[in-house]
Amino acid sequence: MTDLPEGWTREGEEITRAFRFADFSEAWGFMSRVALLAERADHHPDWRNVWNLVEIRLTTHDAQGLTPKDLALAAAINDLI
Ligand SMILES: C[C@H](O)[C@H](O)[C@H]1CNC2=NC(N)=NC(=O)C2=N1
Repeated sequence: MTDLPEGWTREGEEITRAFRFADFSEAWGFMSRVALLAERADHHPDWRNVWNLVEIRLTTHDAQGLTPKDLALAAAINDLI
């Protein structure tokens, strides 16, 4: 699992990417769109929001490690921006 979607970094059994927006409203709008993707995929992010910053971590808790589901969600998240 070496080919990560653009901008994502592997940290142990997680991949992570930070997204910065103009303001909180833009960040929250992005999070809403990610939430819809996550529900549709039944695959959910570990994430943190501070004003205009959204930090996302993806791993597959059921498998206790990275799976193709993480890469697919990361790619879908990238397509939102
Ligand atoms: C029951 C339900 O399908 C599972 O708990 C799903 C939900 N969302 C999930 N999200 C993530 N990131 N990892 C999981 O293993 C996972 N499992």
